[in-house]
Amino acid sequence: MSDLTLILLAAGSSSRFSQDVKKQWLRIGHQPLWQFVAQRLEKTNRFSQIIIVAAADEIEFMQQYASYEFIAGGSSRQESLRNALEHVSNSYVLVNDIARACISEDLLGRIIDAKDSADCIVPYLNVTDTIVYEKETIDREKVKKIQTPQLSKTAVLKAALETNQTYTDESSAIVAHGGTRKFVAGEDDAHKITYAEDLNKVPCLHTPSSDILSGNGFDVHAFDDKGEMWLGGVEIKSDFGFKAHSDGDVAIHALIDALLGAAGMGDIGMLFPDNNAQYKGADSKELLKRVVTKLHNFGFVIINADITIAAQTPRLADYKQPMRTTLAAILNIDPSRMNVKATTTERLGFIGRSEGVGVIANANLKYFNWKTIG
Ligand SMILES: Nc1ccn([C@@H]2O[C@H](COP(=O)(O)OP(=O)(O)OP(=O)(O)O)[C@@H](O)[C@H]2O)c(=O)n1
Ligand SMILES: C[C@](O)(CO)[C@H](O)COP(=O)(O)O
Repeated sequence: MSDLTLILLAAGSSSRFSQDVKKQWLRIGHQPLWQFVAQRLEKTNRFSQIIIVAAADEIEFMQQYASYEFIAGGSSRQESLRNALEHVSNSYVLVNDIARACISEDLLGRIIDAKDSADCIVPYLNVTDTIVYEKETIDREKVKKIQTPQLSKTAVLKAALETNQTYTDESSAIVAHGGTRKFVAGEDDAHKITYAEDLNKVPCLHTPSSDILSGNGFDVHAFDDKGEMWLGGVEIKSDFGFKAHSDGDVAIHALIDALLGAAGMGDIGMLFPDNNAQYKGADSKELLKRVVTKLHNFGFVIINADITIAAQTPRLADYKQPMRTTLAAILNIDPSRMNVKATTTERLGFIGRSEGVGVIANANLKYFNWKTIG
């Protein structure tokens, strides 16, 4: 049984990547990048424990993909690592940035083989360009570009990180704490995805699946006598409104469920619980915007959506077009891809008796094709 834990750091915010999608959610086939990297390393059978550090609000969705040990990250790489180290059960730990996706078995093997030769084993690359530090050209033979994965003695790394000082990698913390570091030759393919153009330098990644993911949503709200009604993101002239915890925009709620359904992200209640005071009277357009941002962060692109509003009253003919343009703008799609339909129920049922409104929605998503950037 191996005495080595793998920690994959995937709790970053991808700010320098400058895309709607977070880099850990880029799709390789159907797999998000974090899962692709985890599986690649898991297949080597070198680890008896695998921990993935992720943003706290992404863990629930990640658990739908794979059953690793997920730990909530912190506000910096170092804090994320510290959180994970609390859960390490082995005397050695290999830490890799999820952003270094193409780690070869050869590199991994050479790092692990050297595990008892120092407190931290570190892959590096030589520098071939001239290096100028401030005004001075320095000896490039003395410069190393440090990569991950880095293998450390768990106790040494934990002790080294009990500090307020920030280190950009494990080995710097360990050396500053009096520990030893051994360098092994790194690889160009272990290049870190930091900016979008880095995607051209990671050869092991293949294109996302071109599958279309379809979802549906359904919601009903009863009328009440509050004199304000919002439907499809548009204010409707009416003497009554909807009974609801939020503003009661039943059309947007059904649309949100269709989008979440297509993404496999559960339902609206999981994201915006109706017992949470934060959402009392909430503007559903704002909730929809948050869902769209989440979908984009998770690597989805909205293709189209279609809603059918079943209402005996109010009459909606004049509102369908404003709803279409309002919703399309929030979904960031062309209005031609956001269809809005309205129907009565021929006076049948609770809708026919004008007790409330029901809405069904459909939405289609695809994966963001990151091959088009970089
Ligand atoms: N609070 C943080 C910050 C970073 N990381 C991880 O540390 C690795 C290296 O960080 P970097 O490439 O800088 O990723 P981001 O922090 O996402 O990028 P940026 O700094 O551009 O926002 C990444 O795998 C990232 O997910 C982390 O787990 N927790
Ligand atoms: C750990 C690292 O990948 C080694 O090169 C690098 O320091 C991470 O830097 P980042 O700014 O947190 O991406």
